Amino acid sequence: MPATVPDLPDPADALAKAGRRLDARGLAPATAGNYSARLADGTILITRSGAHKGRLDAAQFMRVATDGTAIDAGRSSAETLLHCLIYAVDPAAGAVLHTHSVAGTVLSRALAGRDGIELAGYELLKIFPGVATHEASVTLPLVDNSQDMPALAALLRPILLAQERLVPAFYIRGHGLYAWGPTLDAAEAMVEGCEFLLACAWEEVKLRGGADDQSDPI
Ligand SMILES: CSCCC(=O)C(=O)COP(=O)(O)O
Ligand SMILES: [Zn+2]
Repeated sequence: MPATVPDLPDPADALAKAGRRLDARGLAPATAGNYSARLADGTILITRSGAHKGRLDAAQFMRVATDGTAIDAGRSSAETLLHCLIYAVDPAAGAVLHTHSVAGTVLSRALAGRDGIELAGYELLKIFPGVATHEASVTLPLVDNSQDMPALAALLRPILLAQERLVPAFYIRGHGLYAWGPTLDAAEAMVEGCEFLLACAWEEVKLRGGADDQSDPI
């Protein structure tokens, strides 16, 4: 059995339960999404590729090293290197969740050519570290999708490191959200909050008649 993180007596079980909750919220269609936790020995417990994230059990997790190399037999998530990147750039990250929502996917495609999703004026902005008021603006980094994970990770690394205060979430256009936190509960709260904000932003874009007309933050 893998080593355990202090807040997760059984990390696979806790991640599987989170998967069921995310699936119930429509954030894990088909086999979309992947989840991981940093274990006490520094290795990463992550979902295997192709598993349905609403029906996970312990057999659908495996350990990888910090560079994504498999420790256990089998094929880890196709997006393992993005999890490795997050743990590398944020030493406080304890769990990473990746979701696919309709609103986020469509919004990110509507924002063609933009490198961020700016969210402003929402009470829920207070989910982000250091934000204490709705009178704030937080930009989620937004990058184009790619099937080349080393290239995608290399693209994201300097973007994440350049942030004055690290925003624990980013978006891959037409693909999905990555969000993380020091604990699994915190990561789940971040993913829920971001998906809520993305859904609000998409509704506002629709009300205004389309992203191309927007000069204001969404
Ligand atoms: C059918 S979803 C397409 C792949 C994807 O984006 C995803 O999140 C799941 O990939 P994994 O290899 O982690 O199952
Ligand atoms: Zn994905």
